Amino acid sequence: MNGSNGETLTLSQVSIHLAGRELLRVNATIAPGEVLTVMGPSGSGKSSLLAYVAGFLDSEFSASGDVWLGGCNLLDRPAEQRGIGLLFQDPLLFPHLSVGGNLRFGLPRRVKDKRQQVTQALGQVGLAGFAERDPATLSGGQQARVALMRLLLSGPRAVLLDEPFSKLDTVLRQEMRSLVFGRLREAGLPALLVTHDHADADAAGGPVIELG
Ligand SMILES: Nc1ncnc2c1ncn2[C@@H]1O[C@H](COP(=O)(O)OP(=O)(O)OP(=O)(O)O)[C@@H](O)[C@H]1O
Repeated sequence: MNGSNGETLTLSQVSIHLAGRELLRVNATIAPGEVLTVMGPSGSGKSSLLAYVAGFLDSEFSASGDVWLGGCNLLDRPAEQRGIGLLFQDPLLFPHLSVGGNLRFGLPRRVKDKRQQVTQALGQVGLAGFAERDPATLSGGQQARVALMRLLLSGPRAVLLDEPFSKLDTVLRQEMRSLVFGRLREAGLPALLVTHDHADADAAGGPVIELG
């Protein structure tokens, strides 16, 4: 994917209510390759905002406002048709699949040479030769890199990141920040990052919204 082909993610008057109270209101435009960081105290609604954009906000909440990606209003589509890639604090690799199987899982059906794509992706993050490994035998940092490549191979149109570095130690955290944000920029993907860590926001380099 090429950065110049990326799409803009727009949150227009997004408002989320819980138990009759407005949790948050957000207006934002995220350019291709840009990361918007959302910060705020626990309970201010950061994860709920991501759930609304991704399409799995719990029915306890009521929400309004539009979410545009390119020319489409994502709210018209079910979660699985929104083209949103997710990265959480846990890599959430499938334990019953090898590392290569996890990467192949992310590849769209139309991709013909899956083996080559997987080999190439692993090589790009220093994991050449890891395709047959059981994910449980990988370090936390290695698992995080597999999760990132699975996300990118799935060809998302936009990416949501929820505390993606919080379980990594300081050195790995810095490495993963530059890897993740560098890759998103290269791919021209707009991204929403939820974090408590100002260093994440600095590394992301984009605008910051403070909730609550
Ligand atoms: N499924 C749910 N049903 C009812 N209330 C919920 C549900 N999920 C979250 N909440 C409540 O909604 C509010 C916002 O939660 P949310 O997880 O979005 O906050 P957050 O800013 O991401 O918090 P944290 O930083 O602790 O992860 C909180 O008061 C939380 O208790």
